[in-house]
Amino acid sequence: MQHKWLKTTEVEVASNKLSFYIETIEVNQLSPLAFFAAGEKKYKGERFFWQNREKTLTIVGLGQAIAFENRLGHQRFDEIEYQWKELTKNIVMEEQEPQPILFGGFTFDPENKESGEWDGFPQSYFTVATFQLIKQHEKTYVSIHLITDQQDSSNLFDELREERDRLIHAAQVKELKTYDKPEILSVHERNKEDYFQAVESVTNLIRNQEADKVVIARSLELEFKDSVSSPQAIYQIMNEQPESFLFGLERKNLLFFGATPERLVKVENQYAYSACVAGSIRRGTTAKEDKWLGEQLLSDSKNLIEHQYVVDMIESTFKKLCAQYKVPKRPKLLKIRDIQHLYTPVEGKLYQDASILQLVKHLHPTPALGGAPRSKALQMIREFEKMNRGLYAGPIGWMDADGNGEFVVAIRSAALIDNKAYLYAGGGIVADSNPMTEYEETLVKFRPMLRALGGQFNE
Ligand SMILES: C=C(O[C@H]1C=CC=C(C(=O)O)[C@@H]1O)C(=O)O
Ligand SMILES: [Mg+2]
Repeated sequence: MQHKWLKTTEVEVASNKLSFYIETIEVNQLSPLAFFAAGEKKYKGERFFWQNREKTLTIVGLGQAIAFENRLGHQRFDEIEYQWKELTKNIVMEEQEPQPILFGGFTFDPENKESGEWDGFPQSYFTVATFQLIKQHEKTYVSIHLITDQQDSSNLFDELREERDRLIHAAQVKELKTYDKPEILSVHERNKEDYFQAVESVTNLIRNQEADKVVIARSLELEFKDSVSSPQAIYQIMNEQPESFLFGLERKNLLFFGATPERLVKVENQYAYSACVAGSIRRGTTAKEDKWLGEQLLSDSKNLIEHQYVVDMIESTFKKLCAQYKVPKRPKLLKIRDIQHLYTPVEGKLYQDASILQLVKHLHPTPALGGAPRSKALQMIREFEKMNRGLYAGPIGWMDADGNGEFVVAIRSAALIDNKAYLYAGGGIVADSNPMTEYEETLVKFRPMLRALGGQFNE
């Protein structure tokens, strides 16, 4: 039996009167990736994929009921929040009913003007899907969202119902489909010399007390024999990076995807959870070596300093926005497949009017991605990093109409365009940094995405 909810809500967006129709059904076991893949022909360029680290929540979107894009610099967070509130303010949901989700991301730095693979990409890009799948606590729901100014849209809605059934059927047929790894023709380290130069210049400026910490990143360009499809790319990270948050966001012919260990902020019923993740060392090849490396990291002053700037900044943000908050005194280790990090979780109870996007606005970029002090670090990144990060190191995630949601920091990520992929990785530069060690740290950070896309470094 299919459990069903159906509702219509009148809304007003930018002084247009619209109706927001929602129909949700519960479906038996359905693979979220197969549902994503079922949209390959019709919705390519308008899909998203999300899975939290605990694997208790997966969200897939196909098609766009509405899209919010803007290029408003620092105002971009408030604008998205305003548009989302306007769209959802009249919606009343039942307790068990899955909510419409706003999914998307903010680019790392709206002031970056370098051209490349991110040309034409807006500074904020969010959508509500026409077909939304939510898998939570072993139950799967598929919703149709239609937002329209047409008075009589019953025909249109009937067509969407047929389309939903077609998508579900196609996903059931493809349930167990597997995908090969792509075949790589070439791996090119872009602007390698510029990267070494940037690390050196920034280290000197930090030693001259022009800043405390600056994160410098670089990128790899991969060329494949054939075009790589989005389901193929997401399939590989799902198989290989189970301990991370997984995300994929399409816009036109670009898929931005990745497997990040780093939560920026999660909000659940007025409680906020963030994480300081900075300071890195590789995994050992034996349990003994791995433990030894972890202990080295926990007592290494360069990495502890790198980490502490992040803790101080996240703590000061929680102090502003929370009635109470907790920060452990010492970092722990966060171990993922290729790398271990210093990790300090932070949590707090938000003041009534503090929303998830306000937290994102204040937290981004933390010194794990930008540096300290923030504006000095951003200036240096603009001056020395010869690339455009696009969504890399930016906040990506979802929110619902109640203000609950989760944003991660989009690292360990890549932009995929047809038969090319651009992988990104960086690291925190402090006074004690050494260019070769930082370079090697980026090699470790590239490894998960490189492996997922069929490549490896010969080390
Ligand atoms: C900037 C990245 O990682 C950040 C997150 C964890 C550890 C980091 C580090 O040790 O440098 C970075 O701050 C990246 O993976 O591209
Ligand atoms: Mg580091």
